[in-house]
Amino acid sequence: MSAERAFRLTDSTLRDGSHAVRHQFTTDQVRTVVGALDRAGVPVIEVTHGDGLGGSSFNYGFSHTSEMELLRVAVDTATSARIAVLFVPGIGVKDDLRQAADIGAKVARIATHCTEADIAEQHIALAKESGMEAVGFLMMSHMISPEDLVEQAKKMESYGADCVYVVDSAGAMTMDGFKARVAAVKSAVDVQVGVHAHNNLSLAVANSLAAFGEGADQIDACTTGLGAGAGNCPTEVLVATCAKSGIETGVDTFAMMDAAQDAVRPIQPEMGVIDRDGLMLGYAGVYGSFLLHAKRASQRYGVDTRDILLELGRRGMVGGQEDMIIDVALELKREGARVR
Ligand SMILES: CC[C@H](O)CC(=O)C(=O)O
Ligand SMILES: [Mn+2]
Repeated sequence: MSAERAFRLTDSTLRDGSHAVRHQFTTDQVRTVVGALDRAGVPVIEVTHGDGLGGSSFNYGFSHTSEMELLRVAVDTATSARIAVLFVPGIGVKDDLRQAADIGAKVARIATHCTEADIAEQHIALAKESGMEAVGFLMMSHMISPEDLVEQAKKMESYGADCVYVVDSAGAMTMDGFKARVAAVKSAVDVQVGVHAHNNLSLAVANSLAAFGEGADQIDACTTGLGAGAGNCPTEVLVATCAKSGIETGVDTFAMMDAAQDAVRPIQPEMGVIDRDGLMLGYAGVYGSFLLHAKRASQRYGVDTRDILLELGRRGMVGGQEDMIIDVALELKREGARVR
């Protein structure tokens, strides 16, 4: 692995971590976390509802505080970090992106299911027109082959994306699968390539470093791993591991450890453990943000969360199909599935 190259780190605690706290982040928490990450030297910090701009809804869960207000606090607090937003076409609308740009967001990450890059065209263009850096974010990348992913990445590049991400939303990829996708995309596009890993199989740090070895230019992480499912690649662990390997992140290892311990641990609902349900996400290849919805359906209908997740994986359910979780739980109950 080259010690000469560097990558750009994006910390997504205040976006992916929003799933883990049921979208209840407050302005004080955002001020504290952005302040700590900015002091540590994290170059990009993402702040949005877990499901992106406009996510606050009955389907995805209502935010405690409007994301535009959280964004304003983040922009005001950061002294050098660029603030990023996530945007899923269909969940957010164009005005959300414009408003985020007006507030001062500098990076727009346009996320689609890995086979749907074409719905990102107008939003990537709008992000660029609004003066933001545009990132294409291909979710659930484990569901298609490296060759098919390349086709989707090339589309995002052709729309003007500055970087295209391989996203392991389900934390389902082992190192070979992750490396194969990153290597294929890297050799096919001229723009940067990024990765976003979830830790359901305990491989998020290893996969991220393996992706760096294949040429990844940008890597996502969440402080303490706070994120959907069993969490994301933990920023402080990634930074410390990179320091030991001679990989430049520009982030101060001690200050990053402090950010994790003092700013994020106190707001973490439970330790980021890979319990049986979190592990099942990775095993069955299920979207990380389905976990809390599936747990709720399990309690409500008395069906084992793992059976719900396994069935969601078998049916290939993707983000936006949250309402199907209840249908699946009810069907399993009727069929007399295992009761917890
Ligand atoms: C659109 C929500 C989702 O959580 C995005 C993401 O982080 C992922 O797919 O992993
Ligand atoms: Mn994620």
